Amino acid sequence: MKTIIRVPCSSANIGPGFDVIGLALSIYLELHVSLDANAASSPLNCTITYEGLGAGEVPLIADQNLITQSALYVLRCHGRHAFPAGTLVHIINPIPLGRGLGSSGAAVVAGVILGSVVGAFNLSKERILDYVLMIERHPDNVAAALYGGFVGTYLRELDPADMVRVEIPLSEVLPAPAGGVDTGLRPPEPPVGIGHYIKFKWAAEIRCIAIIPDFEVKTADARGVLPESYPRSHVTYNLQRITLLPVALSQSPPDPELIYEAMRDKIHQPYRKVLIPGLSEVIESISPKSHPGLLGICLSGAGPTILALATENFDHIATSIVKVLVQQKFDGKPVTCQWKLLQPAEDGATITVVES
Ligand SMILES: Nc1ncnc2c1ncn2[C@@H]1O[C@H](COP(=O)(O)OP(=O)(O)O)[C@@H](O)[C@H]1O
Ligand SMILES: N[C@@H](CCOP(=O)(O)O)C(=O)O
Repeated sequence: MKTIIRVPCSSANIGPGFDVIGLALSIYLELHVSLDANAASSPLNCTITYEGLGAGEVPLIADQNLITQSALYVLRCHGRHAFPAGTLVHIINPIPLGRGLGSSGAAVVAGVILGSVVGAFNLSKERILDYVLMIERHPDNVAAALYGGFVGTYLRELDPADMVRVEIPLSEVLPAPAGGVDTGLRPPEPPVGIGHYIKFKWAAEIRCIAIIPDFEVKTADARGVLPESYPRSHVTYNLQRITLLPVALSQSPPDPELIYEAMRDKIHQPYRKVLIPGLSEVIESISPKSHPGLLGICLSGAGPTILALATENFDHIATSIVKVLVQQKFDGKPVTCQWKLLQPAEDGATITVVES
C-alpha cells in the first residue's frame, strides 16, 4: 500500500490582497509514502528520495527537509519523536523553488499532512491549517494549497496566551537539524482555529499565465524590504481595489478594465521592484489596451514570477512580458524566463491510498 499526498502550487496576493488572497494553481507537489519493515535503518526512521525541481539542492535528511521537518512537528506535538520504523517518502516536485509560486507553502501543507498520515492522527483540514500556520505564518498561499481554488483568508485575533504560542521563533517549532538524532524536545501545539478562509467564485474563461524568471527571490528577503507602516492614502487605495477584485474575477464575461484596475497595488509591489528587475516596466507597459485578451497583471506571491490573467492571446501576452524581462540583468547576468499556462486547482490538497 502506498499513500499519495498531492498539493497544488499557489499564487498569493493577486495584486492588492497582500497576505490575504491566494489562488491554487495546476502544478502539484506529490509525496509517495510507504512503509517497509525491512528497510535499512535511517535517521529518525525516514528515508527520503527526491525527483524534480530542487533535486540535489534540497536536503534529504528528515530534520533538515522542510516537508519532513513539518511532519516531525506534528509527530512531536503528539509525543512521537520519530517516523514509524521503515517510512519511505518519495518527493516529486515540479514547483519551482523561491519563485513566488508557493513551493514552501505546498511543502509545509504536504509535510503536515504527512505527519497526520504516518501518525494516523486523522487531522481535519481546519486543524491541518493550524499546524501549517505555526510554520508558514501568512495564510494566503497555504489556505489556497490546502483547500484549493481562489480564497480570501484571515487570522483570528488570539488571546494573549495563544499569542505567545504563535509568536515563538520558527526554530522552536521546526526540529533544529541534529544530524537525524531525536532531541526529545516537545514543541508548542498550535492554538485551535488560528486561520480561516472563504472560497470565491472564479470565472471559467480566466486562465493564468505564469512568467517565471530563472532567478530566485527568497520570500523572507522579499518581506524584509517592506515598510513597517504605510501612508493612509496607499492603504485606502488597496482597500478600494481588494473590495472589487473577488467580484470582478467571478463575473462572466470578465471586464478587462475593471480587473486591470482591481489588480493594482501600493502595499508590496512598489517595494519589491528593487529585488525584481523589470517588474515596474512590465506592470506599466502591458495592459488590456495594448494586449487584447489580458485582464490584469501582478507579482505572484513574493516574486519574481509575474502572473497575468487572460482570456485569450496567451502566447502573445506571455512573450511580450518575457521580452521586457530578458532586457534586464540579475546579479550581472541577463535574465531568462519560461512561461506556463495554468488554471485554478479547485481540489486543493488530496490524499489517495493505492496498491503499490
Ligand atoms: N519540495 C520541497 N522540498 C523541500 N523543501 C522545499 C520544497 N519546496 C520548497 N522548499 C523550501 O522552501 C524554500 C523556498 O521557499 P520561499 O523562499 O518561501 O519561496 P516560494 O515562493 O517558492 O515559496 C526552498 O529554498 C526550500 O528550503
Ligand atoms: N503574502 C506573501 C506570499 C508569499 O508567497 P510565496 O509564494 O512567494 O512564498 C508575501 O507576499 O510575502
